[in-house]
Amino acid sequence: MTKLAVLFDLDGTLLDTAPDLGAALNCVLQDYGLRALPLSDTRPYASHGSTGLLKFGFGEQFSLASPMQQQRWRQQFLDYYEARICEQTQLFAGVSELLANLHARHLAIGIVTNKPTRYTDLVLQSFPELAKLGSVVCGDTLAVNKPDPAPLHLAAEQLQVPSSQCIYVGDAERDIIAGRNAGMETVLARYGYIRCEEQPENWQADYDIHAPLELLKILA
Ligand SMILES: O=C(O)COP(=O)(O)O
Repeated sequence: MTKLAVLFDLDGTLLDTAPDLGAALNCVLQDYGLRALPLSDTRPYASHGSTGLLKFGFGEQFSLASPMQQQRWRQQFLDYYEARICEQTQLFAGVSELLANLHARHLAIGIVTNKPTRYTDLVLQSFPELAKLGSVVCGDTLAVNKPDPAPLHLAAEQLQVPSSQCIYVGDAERDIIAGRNAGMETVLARYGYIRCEEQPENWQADYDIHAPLELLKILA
């Protein structure tokens, strides 16, 4: 497949952010006298942002809470996350080699994440491998975010590549929906944060990879 640009989701695709996100959730839960959850339980929710994690952590209590209380929990979660944002976060194995290979082929590379700019910037500062990318579109860059295709179109525009010449790699259903709606080929990162009750085989991604370096076979 000949492509000019590769766009990536961030959490669960390039970066394993789940341990720091899970730790922040546990700090909030413990503030309210609840038990900390094992990382293996919180990990599958790590691509779903603060609300997804809090809904999982607080269970029914979250939907029953007032919007003001939900917002308070969200802010507490974000404050804890920011305080220790890259303590345990790592690139998935093979991501450095993958990016070096894509750079060597002169492919344009971008990130399209739903993570807000403030936290994306902080995370990216810790990973020089992610510093040289041509476009970073965050959850609050536009008024809409994934699964809307607009952030993907913006990244393509910034890279000066037609959307149809981009491939989008992500680990969540909304990534695949956004990519398909943007007219891009899509790659599902099966190694990311997918809950066991989800049915990724129904998401209609064009390709599946079980490790980042498998992308090279698709681009070959
Ligand atoms: O923080 C989020 O909302 C999820 O971020 P992602 O789009 O990079 O998976």
